[in-house]
Amino acid sequence: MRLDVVTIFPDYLAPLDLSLIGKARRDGILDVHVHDLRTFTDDRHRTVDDSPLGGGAGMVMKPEPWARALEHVVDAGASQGAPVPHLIVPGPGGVPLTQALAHELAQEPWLAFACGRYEGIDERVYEHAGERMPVTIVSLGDYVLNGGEVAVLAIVEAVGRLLPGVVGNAESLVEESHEDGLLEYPVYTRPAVWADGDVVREVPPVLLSGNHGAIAAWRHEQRLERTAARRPDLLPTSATTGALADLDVR
Ligand SMILES: N#Cc1c(N)n[nH]c1-c1ccc2c(Cl)cn(Cc3cccnc3)c2c1
Repeated sequence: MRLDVVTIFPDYLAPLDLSLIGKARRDGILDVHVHDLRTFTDDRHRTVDDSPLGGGAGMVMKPEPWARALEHVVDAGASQGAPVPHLIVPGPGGVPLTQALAHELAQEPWLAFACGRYEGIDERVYEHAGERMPVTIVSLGDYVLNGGEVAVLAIVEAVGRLLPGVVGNAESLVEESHEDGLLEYPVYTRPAVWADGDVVREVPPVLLSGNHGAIAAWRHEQRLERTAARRPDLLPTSATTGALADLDVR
């Protein structure tokens, strides 16, 4: 998968050189190109913003640098097995990033990301890009960031980890929160008995039993309990009247 990111803060994307995503790049699974929007300005001050027409606070990102940047991205990546990328634009008014959307995006050969700043990008950029490539505005959630870079890091991680070969053990992707509608079960490791000062904390005995059926059942019940307690909105209504109804869920 090729990823192109356009931003006025290229260094914000440095974390894409680290950990599993960084290894995926070195392994050739991900081909990431970060572009500085200011490269595509045409004035000595490398201007990317201006005051909002119609008045209002803050600044708006000018359309011309974005049009030039996106044209460069399309020209640079034309050999990707797709003539154009799917352009993802983080925005507070976008569709929510969900695990289902991450799976959809993981099927694409080429994604491009437009990281806006200030009060946003001139709306005509979305129209101009939409005439040339699929465009989706995506939001991380109902809170406000200062720009799109943090969202792109999250989207790239959520999508990249789904690509074959990125996460060492693909089984670890299965019973994760949001993968199948339930939150994940609690995990433990050695020591089985942790003497924390004068407090002794033990691992649930079932995990030491060697009874894999009992362990699986316990873990599933933990997932149901946690989901009911923290994210009841994720549960189908039938589940809340069935097995969960008897659970003492605080
Ligand atoms: N994704 C996402 C996301 C999220 N979940 N919250 N905020 C954002 C986000 C993404 C992109 C931009 C751009 Cl471009 C400018 N801003 C600042 C801003 C703040 C309030 C209203 N208008 C613009 C962005 C905020």
